[in-house]
This record gives sequence, structure tokens and C-alpha cells, in this order.
Amino acid sequence: MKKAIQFGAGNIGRGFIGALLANAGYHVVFADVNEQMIQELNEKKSYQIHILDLEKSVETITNVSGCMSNGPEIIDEIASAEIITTAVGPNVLKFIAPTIAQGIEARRAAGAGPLNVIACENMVGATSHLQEQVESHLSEEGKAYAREHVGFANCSVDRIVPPFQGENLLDVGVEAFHEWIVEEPKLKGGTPEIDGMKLTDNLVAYVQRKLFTLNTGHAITAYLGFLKGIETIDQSIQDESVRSIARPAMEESGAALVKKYEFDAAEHAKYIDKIETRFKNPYIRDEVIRVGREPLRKLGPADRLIGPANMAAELGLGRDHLLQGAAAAFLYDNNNDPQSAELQARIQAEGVGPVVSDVTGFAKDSEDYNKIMAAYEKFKSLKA
Ligand SMILES: NC(=O)c1ccc[n+]([C@@H]2O[C@H](COP(=O)([O-])OP(=O)(O)OC[C@H]3O[C@@H](n4cnc5c(N)ncnc54)[C@H](O)[C@@H]3O)[C@@H](O)[C@H]2O)c1
Ligand SMILES: O=P(O)(O)OC[C@@H](O)[C@@H](O)[C@H](O)[C@H](O)CO
Repeated sequence: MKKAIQFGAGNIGRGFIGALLANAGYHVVFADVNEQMIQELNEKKSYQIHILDLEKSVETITNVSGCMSNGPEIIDEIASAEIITTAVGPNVLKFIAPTIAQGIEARRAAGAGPLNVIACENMVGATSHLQEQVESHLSEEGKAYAREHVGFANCSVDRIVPPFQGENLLDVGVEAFHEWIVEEPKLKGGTPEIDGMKLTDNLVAYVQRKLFTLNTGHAITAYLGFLKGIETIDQSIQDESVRSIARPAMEESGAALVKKYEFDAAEHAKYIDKIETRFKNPYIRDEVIRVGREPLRKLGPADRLIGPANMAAELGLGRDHLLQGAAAAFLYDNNNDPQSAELQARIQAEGVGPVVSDVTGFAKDSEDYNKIMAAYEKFKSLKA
């Protein structure tokens, strides 16, 4: 039987990618550092996906097992797999890269056939980033083997999967919508047949379309909601003062995306409408602290707040609401989130101006810097 390794048995791993692979006839080995999750996967060998939407349903996923991603067994698992997917978070890719490299060396020694690696993270070029990290751990022979036999394909992955309290630790609650788009030209050994995997040769456009629309609106809804003491995304987007920034911000990034990639403007408007409806899904409890997690990552130059603002600026387009959204991120003050604590400690120590400039790359007193600073001062007075 075909084998897939899914690094990360978390929400998107179990709730989307692992499930698609299992349904496509792969035996899916979830590799994680969470011992309890791995034990449970090996005991139960199945779990349920609860579709939490207007039409509810339950899907049972079978033919799965678990493996500690930091134990010795994972190397043999990689050596005998056809596909590796990840959903561990962009910052964790560097920790799994040496393991994937060891698995590739084992495949080379065994003369194994093609393997495809697809990092399913909210990050432009996540797989290329992982590939660089993996290559840095490969021998010269390993690099040559990988060039010929290992495909590293980027992707865009979209399904809202918040933490879920089911009867079973493994069960997961998801929205009905899902979209997984994979960079076809990078795949090796032919295209795997996986229902729900779409293929494209223009991936960057689709990754940015998703990251700069859904994740942009999501993050802004989270940070503004947090400031107002609102707990969930669906409640936050219903608040007119939040929506009146989050929605135009998605329209600003939309105008930039349409211009840059020549997307159909009417189709893109529908895409934004659909996303707003997804945020409003009352059947899913998605907390603003999940969506706002790791604000420093989200404020990165290629990520969902500053990335679309820069794209709009390059194209001579408006970006006021995107910059207001970024300002709200600088006020995200949640001690349970290490990046939020780091951000707030830096603002305390250095003052907000230098931190805004350093994190965003906007020079002091530039137009975009001044707009963030003005919004920051305005929002500060709104803090719940
Ligand atoms: N949840 C969503 O709605 C969603 C949707 C699209 C994309 N994503 C992306 O998917 C990725 C994962 O998000 P999530 O929501 O599933 O997070 P999550 O926290 O639910 O899952 C991450 C999993 O990775 C595991 N992990 C951590 N370190 C590891 C390691 N060294 N080796 C193996 N596993 C390790 C964790 O134990 C956890 O089970 C992120 O990049 C996120 O942006 C999430
Ligand atoms: O996973 P993050 O932290 O990059 O972003 C939080 C959410 O916006 C994200 O997980 C969405 O739910 C997901 O991208 C929907 O496809």
C-alpha cells in the first residue's frame, strides 16, 4: 500500500491534509512530538472529522497510524513513503529538516524511487524554504539523489480548522470549505491522484491570493477583536467597527492582487464575499487568540499584513486599512503567546516607533510608517 507521512498531527494535519491522503488510499503515518496524540493514533487507528457548517456531517478517517517525529522509526517510515506533507507551522520546518534529510539519505542507500515533499503552511514558498533546510543537511551524494528523485512542491492550503473539543482526542472540527493547490511542475514521478488536490503551474499567485485575502482579513479581525475584548472571529467580524477595517483591507489587497496577477475582478470580489461568510460561520468556535497567534511572524515583510501593503504600494494603490490592521497587531498583548510577549517587551524597552520601523521595514517618518503610528495611537485608546 502507498504510504504518506504527515508531519504535524494538529488541526490542519488531521482535519485536512492527512484526511485527503487517507481518502486517496494512502496509509497515513502522522509524525508529531505530541506523545499522547501518537499513542492514541496507534491505538485507535481512526478518527472522526466533524463538519461544522450549515450542513453538518461526520467523516471517519481510517488507515492512519502515528510515529514520534524525533524518534528513530521515522527514518524507516520516510524511506518507504511516496509523499511527505507537513503542517507544523513555518517556524518548525527547520526542526524537521534534518530528519527528512536522514530519510532521503536512507532512500538513496536503498535505491528508492520518487518522493514528493509538500509543506502545507501559511507561508509563501514554504516548501522551497524547507528544501533549502533539508539540502543543508544532505551529503553531496544525497543532494544529487534528491535533485533526481525528490520533488519539493509549494502549495496553498485553505480550510479553517480551530481546536475542537470532541469525545475523542483525535477528533477534529472543520468548516466544509477546503482548497489545496499544489505546484505541479515540481512533482516527481508523475502526479499523485489525490481527490481534493488541485494542480497549478502559477502557484505564487494562488498562495498570495489566499494569504493576502483570507489570512489578512482573518488577522485583522483577530487583532481588532482582541482590542475590543471579543473572543471569537465570528463575533468580531459582526462588529461594525472591526468589519469596517477588515473588509476594506481585503479589498485593498484584492485590488493589488487583481492588478498584479490579472485575476478577474468580479471573481475576486466573490472570493472576498465567500471569505467573509466563512469568518461568520457560527458553527465553528475560532478564537481570536488562535488566529492572532505569533504576531511577529504575521508582521513579517512577506506575510499577510505588510506583504499586501507593500504590493499595493509598488502598484501605486491605496493601503490605509491594511496599515490600520498592522497597527492593531502591534497592540496585541497576550502573555500566553511568546511572540506577543516579545513584541510588547520590545515596545516597552525601545518605544513603539523603532519597533514598528524594524519589524515592518518602513523608514521612520515614511508615509506608511506614519499611518501605522497614527492608527496605533488611535487604537491604544480603544483597548478593552
Ligand atoms: N488550522 C488552520 O485553520 C490552518 C489552515 C491552513 C493552514 N494552516 C497552517 O498549518 C500549519 C499548522 O497549523 P495548525 O493549526 O494545524 O497548528 P496545530 O498547532 O494544531 O498543529 C501543529 C502540530 O505540529 C506539531 N509539531 C510541533 N513541532 C513538531 C515537530 N518538531 N515535529 C512534528 N510535529 C511537530 C504540534 O505538536 C502540533 O500537533 C501552520 O503553518 C498553519 O498556518 C492552518
Ligand atoms: O495559521 P496561522 O497562524 O498562519 O493563521 C491563523 C489563521 O488565519 C489560519 O490558520 C486560517 O484558519 C487558515 O489559513 C485557513 O485556511
